[in-house]
Amino acid sequence: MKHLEFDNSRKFDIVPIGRAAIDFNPVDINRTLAESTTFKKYLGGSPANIAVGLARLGKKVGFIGKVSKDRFGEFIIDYFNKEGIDTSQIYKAKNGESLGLTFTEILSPTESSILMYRNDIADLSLAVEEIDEEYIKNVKAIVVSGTALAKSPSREAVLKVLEYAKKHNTVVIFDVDYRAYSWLNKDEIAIYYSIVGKSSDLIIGSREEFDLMQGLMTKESSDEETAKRWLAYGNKIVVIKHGKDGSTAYTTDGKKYNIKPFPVKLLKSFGGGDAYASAFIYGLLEGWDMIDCLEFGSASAAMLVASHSCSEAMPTADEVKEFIRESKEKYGDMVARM
Ligand SMILES: Nc1ncnc2c1ncn2[C@@H]1O[C@H](COP(=O)(O)OP(=O)(O)OP(=O)(O)O)[C@@H](O)[C@H]1O
Ligand SMILES: O=C(O)C[C@@H](O)[C@H](O)C(=O)CO
Repeated sequence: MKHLEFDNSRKFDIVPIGRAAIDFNPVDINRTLAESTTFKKYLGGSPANIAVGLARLGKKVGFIGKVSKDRFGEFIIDYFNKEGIDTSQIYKAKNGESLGLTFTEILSPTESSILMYRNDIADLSLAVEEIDEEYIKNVKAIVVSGTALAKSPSREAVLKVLEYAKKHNTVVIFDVDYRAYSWLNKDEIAIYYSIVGKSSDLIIGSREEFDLMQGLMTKESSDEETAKRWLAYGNKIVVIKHGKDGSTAYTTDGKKYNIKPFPVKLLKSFGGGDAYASAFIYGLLEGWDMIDCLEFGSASAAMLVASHSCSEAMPTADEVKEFIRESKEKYGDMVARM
């Protein structure tokens, strides 16, 4: 059953909007960030990682965002160009704003943290006049990344994209994407997240992110109550992620679909979410059944938490399929299914 309808006549399959950043992941792992001395540079930023993920899966991908006017900004644009991602809607910062830098700490396979340098940041200076209606009209789906709502003018630019998407029946995917660093207070998080969540067609978020989004509506709610709330606002699918405990998709026909993580040799505990989102969205664009979309997302996520990067390691569709085949051969056909 198809839960989302896409206009397959459009030029682009998917266009994330939000930050592109650079990850510096330690090469000398299993020690604190202070002790690490050698780092590997990767493209980063959740929406940018998702763009890379979907491009690697063979989809036609664009990106709306703003980068620094320096070598780091050039790195992002060059990387996207190499991946075949359209960069026509990526703008250069005008007032010396910086590209986001993320320094990660891999204390152990299960203990990781990320330190984000985001002062005077380029991506949050994306302006309303930089949003092109014709571009949104030619996209099957946009991915709104929650952090892009953290500050003006990016906040208003995203809401303008949302208006154009609704006007032109462009599917709205809301990847809630909470990064505490960028927000002033929890009320603003709840206000702006819920504006988008009430207009989207699909919401993907962790339990914590949904709690933040509905913070002004209720003190707490179960996954079922959360899904019912956001489906009632018009979403066709609500996906609630629970890290190593897996994730669940809820759909308007009252059904729920659970998926477990694939067994994998963990290298780091971050980076799974962007691979999950890109592979799950790929399955939806392919018109797959819900459980197959979830399995594909879960498999890609497992591949990324077993990898050093959150972007460079994004797999092709054949690589994900091979990973699933090998996992089923080793652990049985129900390896990730409940
Ligand atoms: N230890 C693990 N082993 C296998 N798969 C995992 C593990 N941890 C996470 N995953 C996979 O990654 C998916 C997303 O992870 P999580 O729920 O932590 O999202 P997230 O917080 O958005 O991730 P990120 O760290 O990228 O921000 C999970 O649903 C699961 O499929
Ligand atoms: O989303 C961020 O800005 C951090 C990313 O750069 C990093 O790749 C990560 O943690 C992805 O989940």
